[in-house]
Amino acid sequence: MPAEEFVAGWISGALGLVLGHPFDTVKLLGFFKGMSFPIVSIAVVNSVLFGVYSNALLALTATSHQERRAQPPSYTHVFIAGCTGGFLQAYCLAPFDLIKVRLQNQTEPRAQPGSPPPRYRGPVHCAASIFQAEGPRGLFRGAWALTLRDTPTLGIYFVTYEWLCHQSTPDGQNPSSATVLVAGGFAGITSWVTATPLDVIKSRMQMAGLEQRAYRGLLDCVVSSVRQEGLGVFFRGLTINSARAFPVNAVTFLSYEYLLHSWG
Ligand SMILES: C[N+](C)(C)CCCC[C@H](N)C(=O)O
Repeated sequence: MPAEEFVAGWISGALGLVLGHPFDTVKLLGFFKGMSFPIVSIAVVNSVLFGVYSNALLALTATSHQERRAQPPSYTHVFIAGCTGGFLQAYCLAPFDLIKVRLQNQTEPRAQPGSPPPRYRGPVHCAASIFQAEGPRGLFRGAWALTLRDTPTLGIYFVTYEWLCHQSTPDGQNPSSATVLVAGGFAGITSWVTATPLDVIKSRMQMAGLEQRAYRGLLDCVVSSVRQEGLGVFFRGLTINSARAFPVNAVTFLSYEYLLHSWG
C-alpha cells in the first residue's frame, strides 16, 4: 500500500491548517487559542483522508498517483474514493473535533484570582473529563452527524478539484501550481458550502452534553433548530467557512501535489 500519500496528506493538511486556524476561531474569541492541538489532530485526519482516497483510487482503477495524469480516473471513481476517504476520516476526526468545539466554545476570560477555574484546562484535560463524565462513547458525541457531513462532501471535494484541474490542463500534463491553488481553493469552498448545514447540526450535538438542552438524536436537533430559528440556521457560518476554505485547501492541495511530485 503506497504510504507517501498518507505522509503528504499529513504535511499538507498541517500547512493548510496553520493558515485556517484564525478563521476557525474568529467565530469566537481568541485567535490562536489551541494551535498545537489541531496540528496533532490534522496529522491523523488529513493523512487518513488523502491516504485512503488515493489507495481507494488505486483499488478502483489500478493506477498509482503518478499514472493518473496520463490515465485519469472517471469522476464516479473519484467520487467513490473521496466518499470512502471522507467516511473513514470522519471517525478519526470525531473525538478531536468534539474537543475542539468544546474548547473553542469556552470563551470565559482567563481566570482572575478567586474566580472559578475553566471547565476544561486544555485538550487532554477536556478528553479526560468527557471520558470520565460520559464514558468512551461520550468522545464520539456528534460522530454520526460528522460522518453524514463529511462522506458526500469529501466526494464533492475531490471531484471539484479533479474537474477544475482537468479544465485548465492539456491532456496528460500535470496541472500548473496556479491551477492547483485555484482548483484546491474552489474544491474547499464547494465542499464547505455543501457541508455547512450538517456542520451546524453537528456542532450543536457536540455541545449538547454541556448545555441544558438535550437532543434525542440528529433529526430532533434538525427539527428543533429549524423550529426555533428558521431555515437560516443551516447557513450559520457559511461566509466564514468559505473564506477559510479557499486558502486552507489551496495550500493543502499545492503542498500535497508538490510533495508527491518531488518524491517521484
Ligand atoms: C468536508 N468538509 C467540508 C467538512 C471538510 C473538508 C476538509 C478539508 C480541509 N481539511 C479543511 O479543513 O477545509
